[in-house]
Amino acid sequence: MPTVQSRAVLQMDVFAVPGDRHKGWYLSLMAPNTKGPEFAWLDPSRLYCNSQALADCAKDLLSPFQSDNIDLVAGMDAMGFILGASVATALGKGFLAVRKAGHLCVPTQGQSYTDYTGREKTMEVRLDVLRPGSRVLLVDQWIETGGTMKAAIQLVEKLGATVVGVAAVAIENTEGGRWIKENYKFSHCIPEELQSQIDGKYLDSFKSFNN
Ligand SMILES: O=P(O)(O)OC[C@H]1O[C@H](OP(=O)(O)OP(=O)(O)O)[C@H](O)[C@@H]1O
Ligand SMILES: Nc1ncnc2[nH]cnc12
Repeated sequence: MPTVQSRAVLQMDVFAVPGDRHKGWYLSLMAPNTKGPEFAWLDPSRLYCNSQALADCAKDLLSPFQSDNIDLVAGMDAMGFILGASVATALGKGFLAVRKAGHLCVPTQGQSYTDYTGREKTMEVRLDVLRPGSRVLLVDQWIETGGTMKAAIQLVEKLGATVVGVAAVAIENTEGGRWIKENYKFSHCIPEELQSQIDGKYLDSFKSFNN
């Protein structure tokens, strides 16, 4: 087993910024799942600790939407709040929190859904922000089965607002992920050559965490 010191040398320094910042360079800052299959399999939250990585990630997610009219960015509870708020700030727009049920203390619209855990959950959004004609960009950390994002889309549309597009660090090639890509404008941070690693839930860059 490597010592703590040698592991630190092998892993990409969480604060390092390479000279060549090609699309998705920051994905190698992501950490692998070491807790077993009942936890999210890949962890983008480590890349948010690097300010350049977070800024580039938000910029990459916004790039296909440059000429779109967007009123508001909405992000999903919980990790979608971090990325969604960063995207909203980069765009100069406000941020709407789409919350897991039971947290909002104001009138809400709810939508039940099933996610990658197989459990039924409910997502809620406050009623006093979106209105017919509002143009919303939906942001989440990750799309696996697509259940969470589809629920958010349904919430926005039930309130008469328009989903301009959907953005996430990764969109897996599941049935739900493909449904989103076929029906909505979307963006993600995964270069084409890494998509199969994402679908296989293992990035080659994780090897530097294991040695
Ligand atoms: O496509 P799906 O199968 O619906 O999965 C995607 C969702 O799962 C994760 O959230 P999770 O509910 O685990 O909570 P977290 O954001 O607090 O990590 C992720 O951030 C998405 O919101
Ligand atoms: N495979 C995955 N990796 C990271 N976050 C996730 N959220 C849902 N599925 C995930």
